[in-house]
Amino acid sequence: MDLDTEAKVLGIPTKYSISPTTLTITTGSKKSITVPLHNVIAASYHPESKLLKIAYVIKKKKKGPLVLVQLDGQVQEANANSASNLAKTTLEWAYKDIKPNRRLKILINPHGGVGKGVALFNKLVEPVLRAAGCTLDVVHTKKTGDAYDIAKSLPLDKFDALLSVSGDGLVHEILNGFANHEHPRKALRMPVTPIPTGSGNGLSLNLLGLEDGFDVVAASLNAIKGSPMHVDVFSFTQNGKQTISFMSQALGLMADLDVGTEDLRWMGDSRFVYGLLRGLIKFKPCDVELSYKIVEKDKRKMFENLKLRDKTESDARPTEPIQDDSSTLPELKISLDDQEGWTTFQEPLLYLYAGKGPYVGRDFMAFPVSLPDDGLIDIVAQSTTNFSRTDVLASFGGAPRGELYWHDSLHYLKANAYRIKPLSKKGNLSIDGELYPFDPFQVEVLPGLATLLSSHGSYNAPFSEPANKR
Ligand SMILES: Nc1ncnc2c1ncn2[C@@H]1O[C@H](COP(=O)(O)OP(=O)(O)OP(=O)(O)O)[C@@H](O)[C@H]1O
Repeated sequence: MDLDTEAKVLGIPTKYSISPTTLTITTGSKKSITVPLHNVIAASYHPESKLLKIAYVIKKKKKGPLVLVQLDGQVQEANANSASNLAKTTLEWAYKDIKPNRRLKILINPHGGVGKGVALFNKLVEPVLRAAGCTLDVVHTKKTGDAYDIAKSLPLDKFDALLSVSGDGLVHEILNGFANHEHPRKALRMPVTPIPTGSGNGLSLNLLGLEDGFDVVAASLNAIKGSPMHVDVFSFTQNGKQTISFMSQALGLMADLDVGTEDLRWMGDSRFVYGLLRGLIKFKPCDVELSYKIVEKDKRKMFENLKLRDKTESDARPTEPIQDDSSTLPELKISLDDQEGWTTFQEPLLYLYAGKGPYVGRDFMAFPVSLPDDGLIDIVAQSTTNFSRTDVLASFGGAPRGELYWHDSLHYLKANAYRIKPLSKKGNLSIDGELYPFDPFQVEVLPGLATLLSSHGSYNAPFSEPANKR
């Protein structure tokens, strides 16, 4: 069934037509614009004023950011019924299986990234959320720990999602706040979604893809229309304390990139590349003992698994939250003194990177075969054996596409758990981009515990094999 109507926008006769997946608008003699219904965020007909109001987000340039368009059309009496029907049906189809008018808790870190969080929110994000009829409860964080405290005591029934306007650091705090909530499991079912205004926006890249990962309007659309996606997180235990890590743990060169470049924040994203070059000049091996409970290390198998997943995309997977009202976090399965089934990595390491979500930055797809909910952690152990500085530099050319994966000196494996014992006193350890003590630790996967919003049902990070590996 298709539906049509007509109205005058700024005095110009405009035709509207919808199909179950698109809205087509033709203004005067201009070329028609076709908008996917996923991008339509509001549609209403107001009989008193005879206004047909439609709001959507669209790219004005092919590779440009999404922009908000709000069309108010004056409807003639003769078209009142068709306009009313069109508005009603558009809204129904545009929000199929999605609750409209979400109630959003929004945390903004005014100092995230280059300090534009508040301005970007006011100018680009808020108008889109308001146009979609969302209710907003906005808090500006004043210091580290605020987001943790707010998440820890969040009244869960009052909100449909929590938006983190900053980088990955704020999400880390929020998830840890939830983990320490009075009802941690229920709290971790609250969908969290990033609005990328930090300097490290890995999570946003993973959810929205490389093209839209830094687009705050695309992120706002995801906040309005994304479906809850359950993701594994990690329990990180160090010095008797348990922390939730949702993205990555880095040691050696990769940690130096994350935490050794804070002074270069003004450079935005490029500070990672600069840090990489600085780290390469030092080429310092990372003096730790790494052991893991391995599940898979065959790169081809892991690659094929990913492709299989791409084929059986979202529809086949449940979107309903797992019902579990236990008031505590799941118990850890692997004790700190467990000795069975561990393998120790034998080669000298340049860096260790472990985590979930393909992109750790725009320039680096560190975990190309990562899946949101396979119950496993991806571990990258870059050996210095048969690997030189020039190799690193050359291989980083393909880093945005995950090409390092295929390099023989890069050991890539999936595990349920791993542990690290530092063998020297000094070194950097970064957990989700934040500095932690360089002390022994153990990591275990907590399957499907946290919830994000996604319109793809998985990560949006295409990974293919280079021609010479096919
Ligand atoms: N008002 C504030 N002033 C200073 N720091 C804050 C404030 N609010 C939050 N923070 C802290 O700032 C840190 C960095 O946040 P986040 O990672 O989101 O942004 P970022 O710019 O990407 O940072 P990074 O460069 O560390 O990745 C977080 O640890 C957060 O707790």
